Amino acid sequence: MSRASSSAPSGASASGTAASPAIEVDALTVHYGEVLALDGASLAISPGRVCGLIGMNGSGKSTLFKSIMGVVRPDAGTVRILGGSSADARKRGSVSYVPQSEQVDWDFPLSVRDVVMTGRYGHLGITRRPKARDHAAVDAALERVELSDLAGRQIGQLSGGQRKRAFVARGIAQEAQVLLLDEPFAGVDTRSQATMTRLLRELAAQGVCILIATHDLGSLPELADEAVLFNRRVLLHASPEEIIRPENLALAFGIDTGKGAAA
Ligand SMILES: Nc1ncnc2c1ncn2[C@@H]1O[C@H](COP(=O)(O)OP(=O)(O)OP(=O)(O)O)[C@@H](O)[C@H]1O
Repeated sequence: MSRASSSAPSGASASGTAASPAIEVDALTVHYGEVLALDGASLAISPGRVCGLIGMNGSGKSTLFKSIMGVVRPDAGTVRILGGSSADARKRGSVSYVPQSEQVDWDFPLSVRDVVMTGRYGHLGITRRPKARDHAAVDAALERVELSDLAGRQIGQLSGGQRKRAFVARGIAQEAQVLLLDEPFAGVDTRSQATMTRLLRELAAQGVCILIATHDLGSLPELADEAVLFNRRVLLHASPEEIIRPENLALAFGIDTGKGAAA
């Protein structure tokens, strides 16, 4: 266990050897005007690991994701993705972000297939026209998230859980090595959550690094290899079982819930 540490509880890769971090955040500080959203946040996650991000509403989780993506500029601190800058990772298509549902314009006239194809933009040549291999990658990604039947539907006409799966499919089509998911299970039924969890575990087994904000503490051990308690910075980075101990949850939520998995 590492309290306020920037290193994973086990930094070993799937092959058992120590790997350089896929995500490395060092001493990030972010203000929105007077609001201090991140206060020296440091975190490192290795390839092939699923890391749960646990914190109260307003604790800075979305700000952390946006800072990792490079869309929020920090006042201080650094972000490295696969050893390079956020901008490089975005340009190469090696990082993919599944935002909270409220942050997406669902009226946008794009089909599910179009949304998933946006993941291929970094792979298109100078003609910017999708080729057979891009269509094949989109088909395969849609199949993996079980949305092939709904590929032609406008994205806003999907259910909440299906929309989240469409965005995960975009990351798969993109062949992203780092996936950031902001509460993908909010409003999702148990079966869809189980399907998504299985899929994320498969992606991690292929070496993808996944940082996932979730309020579902009961499912954390099944979902994640490691987790962090977060309140503007990392309070505790440990195994999921350690994180959901009541005395540790009290660190992030300010109350002792008395029962680890149901806070
Ligand atoms: N654009 C903004 N302008 C001003 N304040 C902001 C802005 N975005 C977020 N904040 C504030 O920054 C803090 C962190 O917000 P953030 O959205 O990162 O938290 P969060 O942990 O993702 O919350 P939630 O679990 O509710 O999604 C909050 O106090 C929030 O009100």
